[in-house]
Formats: sequence, structure tokens, C-alpha cells
Amino acid sequence: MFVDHVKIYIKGGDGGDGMVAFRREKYVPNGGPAGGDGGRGGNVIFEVEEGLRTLMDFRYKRHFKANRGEHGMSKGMHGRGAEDLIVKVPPGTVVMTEDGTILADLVEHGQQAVVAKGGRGGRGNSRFATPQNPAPELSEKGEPGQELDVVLELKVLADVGLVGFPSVGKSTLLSVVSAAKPKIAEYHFTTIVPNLGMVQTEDGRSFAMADLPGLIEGASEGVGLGHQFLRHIERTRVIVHVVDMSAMEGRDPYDDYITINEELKNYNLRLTERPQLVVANKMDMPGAEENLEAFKEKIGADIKIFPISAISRKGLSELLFAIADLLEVTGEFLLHEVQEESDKSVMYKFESERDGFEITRDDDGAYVLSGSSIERLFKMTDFSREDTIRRFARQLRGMGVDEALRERGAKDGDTVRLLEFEFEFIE
Ligand SMILES: Nc1nc2c(ncn2[C@@H]2O[C@H](COP(=O)(O)OP(=O)(O)OP(=O)(O)O)[C@@H](O)[C@H]2O)c(=O)[nH]1
Repeated sequence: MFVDHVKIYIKGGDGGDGMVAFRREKYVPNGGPAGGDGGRGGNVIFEVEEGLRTLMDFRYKRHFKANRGEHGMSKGMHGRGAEDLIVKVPPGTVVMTEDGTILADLVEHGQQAVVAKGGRGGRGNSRFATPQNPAPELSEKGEPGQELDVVLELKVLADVGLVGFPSVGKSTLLSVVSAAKPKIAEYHFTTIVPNLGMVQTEDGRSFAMADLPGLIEGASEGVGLGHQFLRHIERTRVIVHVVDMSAMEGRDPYDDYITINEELKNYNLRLTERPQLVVANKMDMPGAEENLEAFKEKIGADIKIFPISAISRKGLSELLFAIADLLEVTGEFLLHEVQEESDKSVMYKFESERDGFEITRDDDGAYVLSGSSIERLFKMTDFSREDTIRRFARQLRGMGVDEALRERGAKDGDTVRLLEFEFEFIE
């Protein structure tokens, strides 16, 4: 099995900031608080799109950020939440963290997983009014959206398998039509390694094509390495049969064609039902035209042949269009087999970690606070206002930060750092 593999960065939208505002006139606090809440940031959601076959698009676009929520407004108006960002992925995509934890295993058309949550909106000052403080100059900034690097992995059945005698030009063809070479994994045989390429047609369709090294006569009886190769052909949806029209070294294209088809049939009768396209390669060689005519006569008029020259890149777009068309009408019979094999249950989990905090020391003796909850709190605090700063201090105390600092030996006047912020410790 082949694995297409790509690393991307995703970020949920930040929440909109809450607003500090007062009824009636500005700067007259006794009018009562009227600042609205910020809207929620958009989530980044992965969704299965059955028309997609590869992760090719992610090679060009690797950053996905959802929009932030609108800020809260005066007169108690809340900011609007941002729309979710939907990222389409092909069926069979596994979303993982960099250390391999599975966040989502996306199989069926339309299946969705929220992988980076948007932040909630910050609360406006109307939410902080109390009898003691009826006109607070206090609001929250929006919660930052979750951000993370994720690895997308797609177990690819090659959509297309190239067959043909050795040296007919299979690897040349693959190399001129394919853009990206995915990593090949979980391959059980070290002696032969199939080449896999991602192909994109001019009209934007894409598929995975495998070149399976030379099929030799007798392969179906286990001669040479053919057997291993035939197992892979079984897992492709369409077979592209490459025939060498130069007829060098006394070879006859029609005999070659018959021999290969016999081998496929002997290995597994089902392979004869697999849709097959016939490609006449090396049409740039002297004599190729005549050989093609003779070939056409023997093979019969109802089999369509695509004459190409892989080396001089002739006839390739017609061929790729025809392959893409054929794939569209060919069923997904193989995907099911593969899913059974990889019997992982289809679940996703992504818990935002609400951890504690950590205290370390910098070289200059300053105490450094870190941890996602505390950093989140910091980012939601508007440090231009007294009330919010006081609230931040209260929250830290509530989390046990003061006590922990004291235990670590912090004294009056010591420096405490949190992200880019520095403050003085007061006992
Ligand atoms: N003239 C001409 N030569 C070609 C063309 N395509 C491939 N060749 C040559 O044919 C030879 C064999 O090509 P490969 O692509 O290695 O053939 P293959 O089918 O992958 O061979 P195996 O790996 O042995 O199965 C190379 O020397 C290529 O340069 C073509 O369109 N025209």
C-alpha cells in the first residue's frame, strides 16, 4: 500500500474582543455598562469529499486559518461569529499530530471533524457589572483559536496501474506525467519497489498512478518477482497497458500485448474485468506508424488505442483525460477491502488540554510562567485597563500561581515573565 503524506498548519479563528462601553454619553460611567461580547472565531473543519483522490492540493497550500469573530460593539451589540473553514480531503485521509496521535480518520463522503476550534468571544463590560462595581471598565479579549501542525496521511490504492513488458517505457511515462512523488510505505517486498506518482490533468482532476516493474512471462506461476507485482495490480482501479511500438529486437507488439493479458488472466480472472486502456508508446521511432497499423488490425477495431511518445511528450493530455474519464465511471470496489484491512475504528478525538502551569527560571533569575491555560488567559486580557489587569491578577491567584511562586522562593520585587509580559512579584 502507498501512503501520501503532507504536513500542514491550521488555526481556528480568534474570538472577537469584548467591548467596554457605557450607555448614554461616552466617558460618563454612571450611564451603566453597554459593551457587547465578541463573536466566536471559526473552527477549522476537515470534510470528506469523495471526488478527491489525492492530497495533491496540500502541496501548494499548507496554511489554513479560519477567520476571527467580530468584536463586540457599543449599545450592547455582540460581534458576529465567524464562519467555519471547511477543508476538503479525500476519503481515507487520516489526520494526525506530528507525534502520530490520530485526531480523525475520515472515510465517508461528508464526514466531518473539527480539528482546530475557534476561540470564544471575549465578554463585554456589561457582563462584569456587579452591585459593588456597577460600571466596570472591564472586558475580555477574544480567546485565541487553537493552532497546530497536523499531518495528513492518505492510504492510496494506485488508481491506475501501468503494465507492460520491461523497457516499454512505463517509468518514463510515469515520470513525465506525474508531479509529486509520495512516500512509499508499508511495502513488504524489498526486491521490487513500485513507483507511485500523483497525476493532475489539465482540467484539474487528479489520480495516483503506479508503475510496477517489469512483468515477465511466467509471473503468474511465480517465476521471478512477478507475483509480488501482480498483487499490486489487483489493487488498482484501472489498468493502463503500455505496448512498445518500435518493435525493436524482433519483438512483436501484438504478441507482447497477448502475453501480458494472459499473465494477468492466469493470475486472477478478475483482472480481465478490470477496465484497461491500451497505450502505443515510442511513436517517435522509425517504423512505429506501420507497426501501429498492423497492431490495430490484429487487436480489432473496438479497442481504443492511445498513440503516444513518452519521451517527446506527445499524446499525453488525451491519454490523461481518457484515464480520468474512465476512473470516474469505475467503481470504488477496492476501497472497501482496504478499509477492512486497516481495521482501525473511525473515531476522532481532540481535547483541548486544560493543563496547569509551569514555573521555570531564566538566566537572569526571573521566574517564567508557562502553560496553555495561563497563556490563554494572558492573551484574553486587555492590559491597557486597570480593571482588567486587576482581574488578571485575581485569576492568577485563583489558579494558585502566587502560592506556587512563593514556594519556589519568589520575593517582593522579583521579576515574573509570561510570554512577552513582565511584572513584579508582590507578596
Ligand atoms: N524513443 C523512445 N524511447 C522511449 C520512450 N519511452 C521510453 N523510452 C525508452 O525506453 C527505455 C525503457 O524505458 P523505461 O521507462 O525504463 O521502461 P519501463 O517499462 O519502465 O521498463 P522496466 O522498468 O524494465 O519495466 C528507456 O531507454 C527510455 O528512454 C519513447 O516514447 N520513445
